[in-house]
Amino acid sequence: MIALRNVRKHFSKFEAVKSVSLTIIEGEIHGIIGASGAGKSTLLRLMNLLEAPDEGDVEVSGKNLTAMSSRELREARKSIGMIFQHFNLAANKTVYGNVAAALELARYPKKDRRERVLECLRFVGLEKLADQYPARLSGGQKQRVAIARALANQPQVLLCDEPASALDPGTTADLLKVLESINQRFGVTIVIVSHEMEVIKSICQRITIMEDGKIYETVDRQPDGVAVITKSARYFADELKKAGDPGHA
Ligand SMILES: Nc1ncnc2c1ncn2[C@@H]1O[C@H](COP(=O)(O)OP(=O)(O)OP(=O)(O)O)[C@@H](O)[C@H]1O
Repeated sequence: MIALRNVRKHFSKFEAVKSVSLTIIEGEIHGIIGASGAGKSTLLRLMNLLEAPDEGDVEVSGKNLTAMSSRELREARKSIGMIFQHFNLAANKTVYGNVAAALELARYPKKDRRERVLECLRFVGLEKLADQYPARLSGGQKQRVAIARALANQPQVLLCDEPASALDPGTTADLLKVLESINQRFGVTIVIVSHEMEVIKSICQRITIMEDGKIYETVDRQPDGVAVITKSARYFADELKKAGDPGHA
């Protein structure tokens, strides 16, 4: 599905990714974990050529992205969606407008755009907020808009760069369930970069561990599943009262 072959990336004299080869299997949820600065985000951004490698090849669905003209690359990128830690929504566009912009950019047939936007917003449960601007949304809602936008062109691959890092645990669990259902219902291959072990363990079937710009190991495992996190006031109150009650020495 995605094959990185001996890819390297420098920033000035600093080598952020050091001759890495990695295959992402079609239909899997693949995690990339490692310490800050290990090169995770750079490796992810090499997969859709947001970062061009200094050396090596990037192949997605049998097509060598590194050998493409910018027109061909634009076309190939339609099959690769991406979401980011800080959502990267256009502040001057409504929820509807943000998703529609992705279709416009990909020259999706005009007459079908409205239905497609609404279909994507329905999938992430935000149809009712179509006319809102991002500033009025919570972090979890913003990330759902970003997902709807990334799904609009029916990608085969979804790249997720720290998608949950700006979210609370309950909202993170909701987001992970959405990603899981995108994988199961539409067969979309997902690559998710995170420094949070819980995120990676919950939904990833294979995990690549990075250190110092290199792959340390790739591990296969049965995902733990997404933990149910209750957000009720009762839960918070009960948890707080459990430990260290000062009234009962
Ligand atoms: N555009 C850039 N210009 C200069 N240096 C960069 C650039 N992007 C990344 N780097 C450097 O490359 C190294 C790897 O960065 P990268 O963001 O890939 O790491 P990471 O593992 O994702 O870390 P984090 O979890 O902190 O985001 C870091 O030292 C970073 O400072």
